[in-house]
Amino acid sequence: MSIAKFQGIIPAFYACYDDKGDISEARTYELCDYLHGKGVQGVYVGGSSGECIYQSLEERKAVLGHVARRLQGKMTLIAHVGAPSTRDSVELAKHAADLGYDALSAIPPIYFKLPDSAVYRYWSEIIDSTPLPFIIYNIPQTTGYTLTTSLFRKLLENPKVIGVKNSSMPVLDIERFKNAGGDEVIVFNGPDEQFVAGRIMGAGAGIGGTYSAMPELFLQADKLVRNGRFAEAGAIQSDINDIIIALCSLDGSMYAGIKEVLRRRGVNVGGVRSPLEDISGEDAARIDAIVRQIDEAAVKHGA
Ligand SMILES: CC(=O)N[C@@H]([C@@H](O)[C@H](O)[C@H](O)CO)[C@@H](O)CC(=O)C(=O)O
Repeated sequence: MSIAKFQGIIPAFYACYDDKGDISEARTYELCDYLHGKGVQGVYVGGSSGECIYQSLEERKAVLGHVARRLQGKMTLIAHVGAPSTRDSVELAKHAADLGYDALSAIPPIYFKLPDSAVYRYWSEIIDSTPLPFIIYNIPQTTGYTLTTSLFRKLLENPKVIGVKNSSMPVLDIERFKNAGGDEVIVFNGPDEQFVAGRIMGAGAGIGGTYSAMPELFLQADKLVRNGRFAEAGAIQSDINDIIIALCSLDGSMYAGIKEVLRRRGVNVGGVRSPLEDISGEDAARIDAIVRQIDEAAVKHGA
């Protein structure tokens, strides 16, 4: 299995709702077209940024279908199929395979604290349910489960496992997973705040929740890393971090803030689903400033 098609900038796709808060096919297409126009290499559909844990199985299937219909053949499509039960995850996995996705991915099982043996079985049953390549999703800060390098090695014995999307904060984890996997395995940088560091330490690509707000900056940082221009890439990262910190300082959730940034760019993907909080009246001026920050950084870095 070649990992070439998984390299580059892969935004975590946002949940797109209509004004009543239902999944919107038209708005999903809008976001697809916007990201395609920006030249990103792929999308990661139905993950944290996709608000997967607040959607029913049928809604998640619908989103996977809308994105596949709009973007198939235009970029790499990765379906996040993690759900509380193995049964639901397998159902989503089969659906994504039928739709022609390029790869599957899943968080570990959430809520109950399970032993490694159960987590291994959960991931293995998803992997065995389709012929698609599989990307493990390690995000301990939200799932409470930390992938160890020994379980990673064991999962890699299955040739369908092509890598890990690592969202834990230490860049060391990226280096350790890459060290364990070698050339055939791809590690995806998860924390956008350290994209450049992650790429330098072994990540072959990035999957991120803030990429949609500023795809130009991440595409430019990625290009600079590929060309060995690390100081310039680091300078972009610094401006990206100012923007992410501003997004995380809103009254509303970061996701609501990014959706508002997108709306200012002419892409209306609706709001966020409760219990995520929408932006407040005071956030409006802060978002104006964030949009300016993004535009200025793009000019400054020739992005
Ligand atoms: C906890 C979390 O949401 N992490 C994000 C980051 O992209 C994150 O939004 C960013 O680094 C800002 O903190 C991603 O790793 C998750 C992600 O890409 C997804 O599945 O949507």
